[in-house]
Amino acid sequence: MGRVTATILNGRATRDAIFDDLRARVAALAERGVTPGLATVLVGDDPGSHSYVRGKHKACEKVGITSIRRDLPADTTQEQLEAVIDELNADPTCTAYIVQLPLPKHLDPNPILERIDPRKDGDGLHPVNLGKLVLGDEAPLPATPRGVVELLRRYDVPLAGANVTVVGRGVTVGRPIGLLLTRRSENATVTLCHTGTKDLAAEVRRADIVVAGAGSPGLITADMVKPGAAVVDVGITRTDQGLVGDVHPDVAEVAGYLAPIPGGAGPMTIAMLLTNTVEAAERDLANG
Ligand SMILES: Nc1nc(=O)c2c([nH]1)NC[C@@H]1CN(c3ccc(C(=O)N[C@@H](CCC(=O)O)C(=O)O)cc3)C=[N+]21
Repeated sequence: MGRVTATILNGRATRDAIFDDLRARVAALAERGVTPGLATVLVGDDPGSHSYVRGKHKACEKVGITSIRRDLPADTTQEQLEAVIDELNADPTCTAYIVQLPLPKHLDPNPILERIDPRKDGDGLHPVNLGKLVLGDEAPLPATPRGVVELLRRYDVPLAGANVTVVGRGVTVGRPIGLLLTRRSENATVTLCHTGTKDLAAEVRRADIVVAGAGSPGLITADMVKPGAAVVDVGITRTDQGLVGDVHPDVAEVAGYLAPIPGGAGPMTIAMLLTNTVEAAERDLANG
C-alpha cells in the first residue's frame, strides 16, 4: 500500500466525544430519578454477534446506562422469543432495546421487529419508525445511518447538494441512509446502488460521498473513487484475518476523507444506539 492522503474520519474519537455529552445528559436524568436502560436480545452463539453485543454493554457502562442482557439458546422458538419481547416492552427499567440481527434461520425477524414497542426501538428499525422517517415525523432514527451522517457533519464534509452514492440496499444501512440524506436538513442527492446496478464503477466515480454497505470485501477500489471524495466504509465482514470492509485499502490514497473499518462507522453505530436510548428516557420524562 502507498501513501495515505485521506483525512481519517475517526469514529472512535467522535464516539468518545458523544459519550461525554451523553454522560452529562444521563447525570441530568439521574437528578430527576431516571436511569436509562438498554437491553440486547441475542439468539444463538455466533461469535461476531457476541462480540458486537459485548461492545454495546461496555459502552453502556462507560456512559452510566443500565444494561440488560438477554442471551437465548440457538434453538429458541418464535413463541419464546416473542415472550421475551413482551417482557422487555413491559419492563420499566428497559428504556430501549435491540434484537441482534441476523437471527438464526428458523426464526422470522419481521414479526419480532414489529412486536418491539416503537418507543423502545433502539435501532430505529421498527416499521412505524421507518414510516415516520418517510413522513418527516420525529422518531428514533436508524443507528448506523445516523452515525454516518453525524460523523460526516463533525468533520464538516458538506452534505447539502452533495452527490452521494450508497452501495447496498439492506434494511440496516443502505435503505434508510437514503431517507436521512434526502431530508431537507441534509439536502443531499442520493443514488442507491445494489446488485442490479449496471455500472457500479460509474455511479461511484461521480460521487462526492460514497457510503459502502454491501458486505462485499474490497468491492470499492481506488480506480472507482473520484479524487478528494469522502468514503465511508460500513460493510463489515469478519474473516480469520480480522474485520474487512467493502473499501479496498488503496482508496486511502485517492479519497479526501475516509471512515475506515475498524474505527469508523462501527463505533458511531454504538454511539447512536446509546443516544437513542438517552433520548427515549428524556422523552418518557417529558411525557410523564
Ligand atoms: N439489531 C441490530 N442492530 C445493530 O446495530 C447491529 C445488528 N443488529 N447486527 C450486527 C450489526 C453490526 N453492528 C456493529 C456495531 C458496532 C461495531 C463496532 O463497534 N466495530 C468496531 C470493531 C469491533 C470489533 O473489533 O469487534 C469498529 O468497527 O471499529 C461493529 C458492528 C451492529 N449491528
